[in-house]
Amino acid sequence: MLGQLAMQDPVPGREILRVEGLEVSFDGFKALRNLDFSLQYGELRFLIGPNGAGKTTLLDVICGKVKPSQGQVFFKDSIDLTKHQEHQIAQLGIGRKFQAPSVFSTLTVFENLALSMKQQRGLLSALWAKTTSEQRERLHHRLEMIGLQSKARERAGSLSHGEKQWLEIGMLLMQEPDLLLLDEPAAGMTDSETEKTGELLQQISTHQTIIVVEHDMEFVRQFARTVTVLHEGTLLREGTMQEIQNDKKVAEVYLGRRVERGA
Ligand SMILES: Nc1ncnc2c1ncn2[C@@H]1O[C@H](COP(=O)(O)OP(=O)(O)OP(=O)(O)O)[C@@H](O)[C@H]1O
Repeated sequence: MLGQLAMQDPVPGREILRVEGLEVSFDGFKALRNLDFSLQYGELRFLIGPNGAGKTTLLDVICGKVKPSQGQVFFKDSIDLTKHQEHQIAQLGIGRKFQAPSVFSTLTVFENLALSMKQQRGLLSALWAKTTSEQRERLHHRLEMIGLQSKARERAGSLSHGEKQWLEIGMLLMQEPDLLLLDEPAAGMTDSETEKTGELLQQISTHQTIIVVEHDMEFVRQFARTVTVLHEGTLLREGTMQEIQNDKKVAEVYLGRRVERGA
C-alpha cells in the first residue's frame, strides 16, 4: 500500500502538498494556528519568518515528528500525513534534513551514499553487499550532482562543513524522495559554498520538490522563486522575494528591521 502510493508519478502544475486549518498546540500554546499552505510539484519554496514563527513546527508536522491538534496535511492529493507515523512518511517519499550534518564520519563519502540507498537490507549487509551496476550508476550520478566525485574515497569526517552538508543532501536523494524538507542548508557555509548549495537546490528541484526553512535573506533573494512568510504560527504573506521585501506587514513583523542577511 505504502509502496504503491510512493510510486505515483509527479505531475507538474499540480499540488504535491496541501495543508488545511493546521493547529499545533504545545501545552496550550499554539505554535501553529489555522495555517493553510500548498505546494506544487517541482517547487523550490522558501519558508521564512521571525524566530518562533512556526517554520520548524510546520516541517515537523509534515514529516510526522509532531502531531497537530487540528487540521489536515494532504500529500499527493489523498494521503493524509497526520494519520501516518514518521517512518511511514519517509517511505511515502518525504525526506527531512536537519541543520547539523549527520554523516558517518569514519566511512567514505561513497559508503555513506551507498548506505543511504533505498533498499530492504539492514545497515551492515548494505555496507558489505556488492552494488549492482544500476546502483553504481545512481551513486555516481548523485556524487556528481553534489560535487564530491573527487572525494568519493575520502572519509566523510575529513570533509569541510559545506561538503558534509552536500553529502547529507546526497544521502537524502539516494532515498529518492519526492519532497525534501531542508532546515537552513547553507548555515555556516562560506559564500562560495552557499552559492553552490543554491545551485544544487535548483538542480534538484527540476525533478523533486523542496521546502527550505531559511534565515539568510541574501540566499533567499538569490535563489527563491516563491517565498512563504510565517508569523505567529500562521501564513502572513506569499509571493516573490521582491513582493515580500516590499511588503509593509512583513517589514513590521521583522520588528522594524530591514529584511537583511541574518534577520
Ligand atoms: N516542543 C515544544 N514545546 C513547547 N513549545 C515549543 C516546542 N517546539 C516549539 N515550540 C514553540 O513553538 C513556537 C514555534 O517554534 P518553531 O521552532 O516552529 O519556530 P521557528 O519559526 O522554526 O523559529 P526559529 O526560526 O527560531 O527556529 C516557538 O514559540 C517555540 O518556542
